[in-house]
Amino acid sequence: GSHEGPAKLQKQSQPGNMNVNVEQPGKFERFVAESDLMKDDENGQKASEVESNLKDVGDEEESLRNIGTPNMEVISTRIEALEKQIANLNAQLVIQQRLTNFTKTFPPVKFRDERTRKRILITGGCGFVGSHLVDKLMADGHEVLALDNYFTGRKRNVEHWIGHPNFELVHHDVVNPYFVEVDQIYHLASPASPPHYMYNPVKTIKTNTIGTINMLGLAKRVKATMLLASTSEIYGDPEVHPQPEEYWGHVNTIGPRSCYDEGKRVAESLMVAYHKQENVSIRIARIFNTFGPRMHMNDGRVVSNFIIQALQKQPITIYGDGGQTRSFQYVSDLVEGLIALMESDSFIPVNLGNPEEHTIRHFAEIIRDLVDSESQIVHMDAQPDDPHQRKPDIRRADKLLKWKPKVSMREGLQKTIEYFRGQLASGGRLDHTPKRPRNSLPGVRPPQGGVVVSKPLFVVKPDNGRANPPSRGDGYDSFDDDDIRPGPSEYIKTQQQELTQIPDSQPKCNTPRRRQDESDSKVSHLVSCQLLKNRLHNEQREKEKVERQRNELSAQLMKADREKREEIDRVKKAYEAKIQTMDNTIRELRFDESRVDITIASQMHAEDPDTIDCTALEPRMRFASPAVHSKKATAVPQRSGPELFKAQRNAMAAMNNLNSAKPIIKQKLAQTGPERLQQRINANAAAAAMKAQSPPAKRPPMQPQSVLNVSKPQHAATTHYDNAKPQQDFMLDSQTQQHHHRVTFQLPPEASGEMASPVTTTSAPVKQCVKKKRKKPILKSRSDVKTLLACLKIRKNPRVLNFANICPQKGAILLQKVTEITEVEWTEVPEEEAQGEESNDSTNSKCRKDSKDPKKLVNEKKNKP
Ligand SMILES: O=C(O)[C@H]1O[C@H](OP(=O)(O)OP(=O)(O)OC[C@H]2O[C@@H](n3ccc(=O)[nH]c3=O)[C@H](O)[C@@H]2O)[C@H](O)[C@@H](O)[C@@H]1O
Repeated sequence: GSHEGPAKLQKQSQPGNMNVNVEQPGKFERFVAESDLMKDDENGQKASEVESNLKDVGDEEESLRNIGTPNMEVISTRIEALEKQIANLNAQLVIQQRLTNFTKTFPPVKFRDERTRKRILITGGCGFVGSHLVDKLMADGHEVLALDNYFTGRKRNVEHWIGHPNFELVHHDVVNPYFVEVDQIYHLASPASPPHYMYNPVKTIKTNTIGTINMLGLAKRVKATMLLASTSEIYGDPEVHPQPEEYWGHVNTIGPRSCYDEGKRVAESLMVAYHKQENVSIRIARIFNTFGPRMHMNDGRVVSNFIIQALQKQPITIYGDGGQTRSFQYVSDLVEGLIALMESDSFIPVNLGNPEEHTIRHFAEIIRDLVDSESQIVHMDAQPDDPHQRKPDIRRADKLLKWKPKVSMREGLQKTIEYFRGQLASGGRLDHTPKRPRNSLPGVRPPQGGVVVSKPLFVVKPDNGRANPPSRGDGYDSFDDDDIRPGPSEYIKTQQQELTQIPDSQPKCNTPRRRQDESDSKVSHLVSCQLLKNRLHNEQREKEKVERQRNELSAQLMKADREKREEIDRVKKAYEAKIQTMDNTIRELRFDESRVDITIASQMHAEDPDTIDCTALEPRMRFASPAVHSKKATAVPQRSGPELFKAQRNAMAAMNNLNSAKPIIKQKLAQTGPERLQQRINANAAAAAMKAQSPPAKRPPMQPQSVLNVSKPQHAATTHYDNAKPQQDFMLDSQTQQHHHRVTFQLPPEASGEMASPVTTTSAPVKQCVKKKRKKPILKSRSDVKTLLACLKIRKNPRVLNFANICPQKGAILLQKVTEITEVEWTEVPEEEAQGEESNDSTNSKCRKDSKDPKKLVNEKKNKP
C-alpha cells in the first residue's frame, strides 16, 4: 500500500469504512466511485489483516515522511553544516570588524568633563615638536585643533588622530588671521631647521612676526593663554655660557640666520608687548636643540644627518673642526616642559633644554658607536654664524616649573636611531642624500664647505602647463593689503618682478635654474599635499568598502541563522506530528481494547444482546456494538424462546471471538512502542526499496463493484461476489455436512492463487482455529470485530453488505466470517429445504437462488427507492 496517499489512508482508517449499508442502496454507486481500496493490496502476502494493521502503522510513518520527516542523521548533518557555516561567518565578521576598526582605532584618551577639558590650538601641529605635543594633549583628554600649512609639517605625523572627535586638523597659514574660540594657543608654527628657514627667509620672518601677531590678536580676543616656541637661537653666538634667560644674546642682524633669530626675537617682543598693553596671558619657551622620532629625514639638522649617514654607512659630515658644542634634549622632555610652562603662571621666558653638552665631534662618534657603523667622519667647511657653544641654564625651569629633562641623550638617540632605521627599512619615502648647498639660495653664503641643504620634499614635475598658486607660504603681503589676494597669474607676475629686481650682487638668484627649482619645490609641495589628500580619500573609500562587506556578512549571518532556526522548527514539528500519530495509534488500540471489553460486557449482561442501548456510547463504539443502529435495536419486538436462545448462543459465539481478539490487541498495543515503530519504519523502507527494484506485480484488472448479497437465512445463503467481468463471478454454495452446513467458495481462477490461504481455512470453526494455533487467527483486529458484529446484525435482518471499497482478498475473508456466523444459524434450517437447494444446485451445477446476472442485481438495487 506504499503507493497510497495520506488522504486514502485517512479514509481507510475511518471506522465506518466498511459500511453496513442497510437502507440506502442508492449510495452504492458513491461507494463504488470512492473505492480506492480496490486498488489496495496487490501483494497477496499482506492479505492478513494483522499485517494490514501493521501496514497502517507503516503508512503512518510514510505519511510522516510525506510531511517531511527526514532521517535524523540527515537532519543533524544539515544542522552541523549550518553551524559550521555560522562559525565561519562569525570568524569572517570578526576579521572584517577588526579591519574596519583598524582605521577607527585611536590611542587611548583620558576622559575629561567640561570643566577641565580645554580647547587648545597648536600652530604647526603637524611638525616634529607640534605632533608630539598633539599626542600628549590628546591623551590628556583635551580638544586639540592643529593648524599647519604643511611647509615642513606632515599630516602623517598626526594621522592617527584624524577622525577622533577631540581632534581637528586645519590647513592654514598663520600669516593669515584665524578665528576660533580656544583656551590655549601653542604657537609653534615656523620652520626650525637652518636649511628650511634659510630657504625662504622672508616667509620665515613673516611667519614669526605676522603669524605671531595674528595669534596674539586671537589670544587677546578670546582671552586665551598663548605660548610662543622661541629658540636658543635668540642668544645668537653666545658669549655667556651656559645661557641663562637673562642673557640678551649676540645676534648678527644681517647674517643668514637672522631671518629666524631676529624673527623669534621680534616674536618675543610682540608677546611681551601684547602682555603689557593688552594684558594677554603669555608664556615664552626658549627651546634648545631637540631631537627624536618624526624628524624629517631631510631635516638637515645634525641629529638626523648623522644618524642617516651612519645607518647608510656614508661619511659623517662635520661642519668645521667639530669643536662647537650643543646640548641635545629628547622631544618628550620638551613636550612636558612646554605643557608645564603653559600650566604655570610664568610670563617671563624659560629655557627648555638638556644641559648635557657635547662637542659635535664627540656627538658624531657617539652616534657612529650607537649605530655600530663603519662610517668615516669627514670635516667640511664651517657654517657662517654657527654658534660655537650652546648649553641651557635651566635653573628657572626647575624653579618655576619643577621641570628637568628625564631622558638621557643616549637613551633618546637609541629611540631615534630605531625610528630612522624603520624609516629606511620601509623604503623611506624620501631618499636622503645630503647635498652641498646651492649657491643661488638668497641669504645663504656662498659655499665654504658642506652645509647640508634638504632637497625639496617631493620632486614632481608639473604635468600641466598651468601656473600653480603660491606655495612658498607668502601668497600676499599682509602689510600692504590684508583683504585683497591677487590671483595666481598676478602673483606669478609679481614674483617674476621681485626676482628681476634682485641686485646684481646675487646674480644667480635670477637664473632660470633658480626659478625652476623654486617652482618645482612649490609644485612638489602641493603635489605632496594632494597625494596625502588622495591617500586619505582612498582610505576613506576602503573603509566604506569594508563597512559594506561587513554589513553583507552580517546579513548572510542573519540569514543562515534564520534558516537554521526554520530547519530546527520544521524537524521539531515533524517529530511532534510523529509522536502525535504514535499517540493516536496507541490511543486507538487502547480504544479497541476497551471497546471489546464493553462489547463483551454488553453481551453478557444484556438479556437480549440485540437490544443493548448504545446511545450513550460515542458513534465509533456504537458501531462496534451489536446494536449498530440503536433505534432499530430498541424497536426489536419480543422474541419467542427459541429465538432468544438462538440469539444468546450467537452472542456467546461472538463473545468467544471477542475474547480471542483481546489478547491480540493487547499484544499489538505492546508492540506499538516507539522502538517497535522505528523497526516497522525501517522494515517498510526496506520493503519499499525492494519493491522499487523488483518489477511491479501484475495486478488483477480493476473491479469497480463487488456486492455481497446475503439473503434470508432460512434458505441457503446465496452470495454474489460480483466482479465487473462475468467470468470472475462465483457462487456461494452451502451443504449440510454432519451437524452443520458447509460453505464452499468458487473463486475466479486468477484470484484463487492469492486467496488460497484464507479460503482453505474457512470451513473450520472458530475454536478449532485457535486450538490449531494458526498463524492467522480469524479475529485479530478491530475490523475483525466489526465484521463479526456486522454479521451478527445480518443474521437478524437480511441486508445487503456493500463491499465496494473492500478488495477481493478482504472480501473473501469477510465471506468466511459470514459463513462462520451463518453456520450456527443454519443448523436449524429444515433438512428438506437444504436438500431442495442441493437439488437445485445439482441441476444448475451452482447454487443460484436468484439466478440473476450480478449486474442486473446491482441495477435492481439501484432502482429501489
Ligand atoms: O634643534 C634645535 O633646537 C635648533 O636647531 C638649529 O640650531 P643648530 O644648533 O644650528 O642645529 P643644527 O643644524 O642641528 O646644527 C648643530 C651643529 O651641528 C653642525 N652640523 C650640522 C649638520 C651636519 O651635517 N653637520 C654638522 O656638523 C652644525 O654646523 C652645528 O654646529 C635651529 O637653528 C634652531 O632653531 C633650533 O632650535
